[in-house]
Parts: sequence; structure tokens; C-alpha cells
Amino acid sequence: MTGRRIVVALGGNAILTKDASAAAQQAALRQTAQSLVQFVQQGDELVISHGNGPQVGNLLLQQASGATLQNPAMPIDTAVAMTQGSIGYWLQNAMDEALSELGLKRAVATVVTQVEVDRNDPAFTDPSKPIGPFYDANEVASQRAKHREQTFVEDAGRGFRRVVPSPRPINVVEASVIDQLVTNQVIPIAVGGGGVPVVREKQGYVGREAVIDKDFASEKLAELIHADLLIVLTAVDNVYVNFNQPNQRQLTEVTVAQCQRYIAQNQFARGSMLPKIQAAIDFVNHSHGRAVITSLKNIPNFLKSGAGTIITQAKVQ
Ligand SMILES: Nc1ncnc2c1ncn2[C@@H]1O[C@H](COP(=O)(O)OP(=O)(O)O)[C@@H](O)[C@H]1O
Ligand SMILES: NC(=O)OP(=O)(O)O
Repeated sequence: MTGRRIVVALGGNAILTKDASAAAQQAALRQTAQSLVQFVQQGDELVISHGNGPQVGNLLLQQASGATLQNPAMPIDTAVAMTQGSIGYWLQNAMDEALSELGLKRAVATVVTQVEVDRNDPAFTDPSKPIGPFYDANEVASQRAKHREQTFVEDAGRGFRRVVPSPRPINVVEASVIDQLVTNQVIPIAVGGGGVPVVREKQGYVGREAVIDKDFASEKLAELIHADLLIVLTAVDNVYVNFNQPNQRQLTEVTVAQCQRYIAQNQFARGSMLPKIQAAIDFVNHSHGRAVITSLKNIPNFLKSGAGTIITQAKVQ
């Protein structure tokens, strides 16, 4: 099937592996763009979103280390906007190069996107979104002593990380602009880093210190622009039940009802696979479309034979 409207959410490994330099992230995005252009090649409309957890955390550390009274550190909402700009700039150029190599003429444009959240979202008092680098026990003790207002948690045996509030998106402020761009054959890069978290005040939108989950923000955008497909790209080709156990089983096609049963059995890790599954369920429940969870390297197989984990309302015949 071609000519679909697709929102693709890029996971961390599409941008940053080990080396956090600009050059290394640009190189990773050049690889990523080689995969993404396959959708354009087959005639699909594409909207790209991406994460920013490592980047926004690193930026906040840089901001704090150089801050003075005259040159203060920026708040988290502004840092999210800054990472939308930097990652968008890298990805625009990477896409441009990959499209040119195939002789495809498409403009690519990054939209600094604001995502509305509920000012009373309980997530504001329960920080849960990991950002920035991992710390060992000594490093985290020193961070805790220096930044008493910040929260750090142990992350799945991999070390400690700072966590910040992560409210759920309720609206994408620029959804109609993004819709117009994609309708006019432009490839928008939007809701990067989950979007800049804002609340509606009398005078307009005002930022809040939080980092929204990019899978939830991508879902909300996909719903609002009437996408046919939400594709969540991560490090695994498929979702599994009994993940990483001898009896693990690959999920190929799965219904919303089956996903909900697996969630009740705690099959999906909180903070990694669970939000992707929840975003997929929300999209399928609130649209005419389907959701797919797979890896960048599996895109050719997905395009050829539908390989990946496909989430539907009912079984595809
Ligand atoms: N049931 C599961 N099936 C597949 N992967 C799972 C499952 N539970 C946890 N995971 C892990 O979740 C990871 C995806 O989450 P994460 O790395 O946070 O995403 P992102 O690519 O957006 O950074 C997978 O690479 C895998 O290691
Ligand atoms: N904002 C966000 O969800 O970023 P990561 O995917 O990098 O955690």
C-alpha cells in the first residue's frame, strides 16, 4: 500500500549511540535518513518526530555549568525548544542529502512545536522521565548534593539518571500548520522531544518545566492530522512477550484487546516499551489507522511484507 500519511517517531538509537558530539549525531542521522526516504520513494506522506532525552539533559548540564547572573541558565521548556532546533537542523540536512541522492524533490522543514498539557497533571509532582547522562553511585551522590531540587533514580540496572516531570499531551498547538505542510508535499519534522510543554493562560501559551514522552506526543499529532499509520522506530524489530526470557515470543500482528491483556500481565517495561504500546493503543482507538513498532533497519522488510509488530483494532484479514 502506498500514498499513506505516516507519522514516524524516531527512538534514541536513531540519533545518539555513544558519542554525544554534534558530528557523531549528524552521522547517525545521515544513516537514519537513508532508511526514512524509503517511505517517500514509495509515495507516502511523511511527518518525522524524534526523542531528545539524552540531548536535553546534556544541554541543561551545559547551561548550568556556565551560568552567571548576567547569563542565566535556560528553563527546561526553552531547552526542549533548543533541542528541537539542533536535532531538526541536523535531520533536515540529512534528509535533504538522502532525498537528493534518489533524485526526489521534497522540502524538509522543522516546526518548533508546542504541546499543550494539563496544568494539574499529577506528573508535575512525580518526576519520571529520564534525561541526560547515566551516573554511577559516587557521581549521583555528588549531583544530589549540588542540585538538591533535582530528582535522580536508578534506571534498569544501567546506573542513575536525572528524572523530570512528563505530563501527557492533550493538544498539539501547531497541528494545523503541520497538516498544511504535509498536504503540500513538505516533510515536517515536528513534536521533537515530545514538543515544548505549554499550558493555556489568558495571554497565550506559557511553558512548563517538563519533558513530554515523544511516543505520546507523536500519537497525539498522528491523531490530529488524520494519519493512516503511526510508526514507532526503536532498537528492536518486534515487540515480545516474555521479553529476554528463554520463552520470549515475537508479536507480529496484535489487537488492542490483546495488548491490554499483555499490559495487565506486565509484559512491557515501564519507561521503555510500555509507553510505545500505550501510544499505539491510543492511536488505534482514536483514528482509522494502525500502529507499527519496529526498528529502522527493518523498514525494508516492513515495506515489503509488513514485518514488525502491527497493532490493530481487529485482526487484519
Ligand atoms: N516486551 C518488550 N518487547 C520488546 N522490547 C522491550 C520489551 N520490554 C522492554 N523492551 C526494551 O524497550 C526498548 C525500547 O525502549 P527505549 O530504548 O526506551 O526506546 P527508544 O528507542 O524510544 O529510546 C527496546 O529496545 C527493548 O530493549
Ligand atoms: N522526549 C523523549 O521522549 O525523548 P527520548 O525518546 O529520547 O526519551
